[in-house]
Formats: sequence, structure tokens, C-alpha cells
Amino acid sequence: MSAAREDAPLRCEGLARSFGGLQAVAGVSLALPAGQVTALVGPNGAGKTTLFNLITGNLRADAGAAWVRGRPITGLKPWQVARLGVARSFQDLRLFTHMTVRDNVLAATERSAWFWQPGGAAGRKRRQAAAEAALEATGLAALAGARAIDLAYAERKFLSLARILAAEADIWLLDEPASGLDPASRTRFAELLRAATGRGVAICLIEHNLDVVAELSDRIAFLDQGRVIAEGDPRSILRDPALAAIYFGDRHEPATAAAETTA
Ligand SMILES: Nc1ncnc2c1ncn2[C@@H]1O[C@H](COP(=O)(O)OP(=O)(O)OP(=O)(O)O)[C@@H](O)[C@H]1O
Repeated sequence: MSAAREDAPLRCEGLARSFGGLQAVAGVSLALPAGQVTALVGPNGAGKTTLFNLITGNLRADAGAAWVRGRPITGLKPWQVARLGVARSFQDLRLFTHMTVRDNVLAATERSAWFWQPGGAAGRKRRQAAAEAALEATGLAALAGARAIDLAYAERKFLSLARILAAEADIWLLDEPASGLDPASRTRFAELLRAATGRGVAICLIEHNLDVVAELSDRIAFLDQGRVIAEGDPRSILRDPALAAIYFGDRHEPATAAAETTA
């Protein structure tokens, strides 16, 4: 194994999980380098969200292991993984919809409180400051007193990101964080990611929009049928015709395609 892989803040080896007869994740080994955005790309059902769930402890792995800064996390509960500095967002956002924007962000700081922040009044103050900074950075400060349920779609996406920012984690797992964002919001989102990688955060992003992937990612891991089948530089992966065929659902073997053409 390369030194870079060993040094990565988050690393997994041979993670696997099936549901009944379906092998959703079939032995994934992956490292997330500090200060880089890794896009997890692949067709629907490739196992991307399941992989996140295995890393964060939301699902138990059948096989394999994962480490945060060299510490084994396999078998830990989600809150224990969070307290090691892994922050995660969900496709369905999972906000506390009837709480205020500020309280949503504060709740995220509390989950990560033990190892990262001092306790008592000083800890509370620091968490409040982190929450306010996250609200500022995501453009939500003016909406801090609004209920999450009353936010527009893009604002909810930024609230989800503000929760991640406030947790002061150095590993971010983001499940389709940019989907449905208008171009201006996407630019703001890209700036926030760049600022985070500039601080050394390791980011893994599940993303279906390949323009967003090209714009945001430093590297791609291409997942298909539960396996990483290609990994590396976005330009070469996005130009690979075989991967494009898998991504867009055209899995015809040449013989089959010929047979169909002549039928
Ligand atoms: N809890 C579950 N029970 C049964 N099957 C599941 C469960 N979670 C995921 N699966 C199945 O595992 C496979 C991988 O799902 P997963 O959601 O990880 O894929 P994905 O790559 O994230 O897909 P998408 O891009 O559509 O979100 C799919 O066939 C899915 O139906």
C-alpha cells in the first residue's frame, strides 16, 4: 500500500455489505486524502450511499475495515464516528425542520463536542462561535431565527452544509450536496468546498451531475455494482468511453449491439 494511502485521514479496505442476495458493496478500498475533493461517481444503485453508511456506522459491514487517522472505526456507532471528526450530509438532508436555522447548526456542534472542543462554559461559547461562523459562511445569518421548514430549497442545502461546517470535522462525506442548486448557489457552494480543502479537510462527494464533478473534484472514484472500477484524475475518468457507457446505462457487449442493429 502506498504511503499516501496510509496517511489519508480516512481509509477503508475491502468494505462489503449485501442485502439478501444483492451485493450492494462488494469489497471497496478507498482513501480520502487531506485537502482534496474525491467524487464518488457511478450509476444508480452502484452502492455509493451504502458505502457512506458503512463508513459512518449507519450500517454494519459484512467484511472489511475503515480507519480515521489510523484508528479503526469498524463497528463504532454513528455518533462515535462523528466525534472522531467525520461529518456527513444526507440526500434527504435530515434537518430538524421545526427548529430554527441557528438551533439546527448548534445541534450539529454538540454532536462533535467531546474530542474536539473543551467542555463547560468555554466549550459552549466556542460552539456558539462555530455555529455563527458557519451561518455567516453559508449566507444564512439573516435567516438564523427562521424555521428550517420555511427555507427555500437552496437555503436548506446550505443549512445542511452549515451543520457540517459548524461540526469542525476534518472529513466530510456529502451525499448529493449540490443537486438542484442554481448556478449562483453552486458557485458559492464550490467556494465553501475550496475553503475547506484549503484548511486540509478531506471531502468525499456523491454527485450525479458530471459538470459539477468536473468543476469540484480533484479525483474520482468510479463505483459500479459495489466495486471501485476506476480511480484517479477527473479528466481522464470523465473522458473514458467505457465508463461513460456504464454511467449512462449502455452496457451492451459489441456482439449484442451488432445483433440489435441488424435485427
Ligand atoms: N437497506 C437496504 N435494503 C435493501 N437493499 C438496499 C438497502 N440499501 C440499499 N439497497 C440496495 O443496494 C444497492 C445500492 O444502493 P445505494 O443506495 O448504495 O446506491 P447508490 O449508488 O447510492 O444509488 P443512487 O445513485 O441511486 O443513490 C441498490 O440496489 C439498493 O436498492
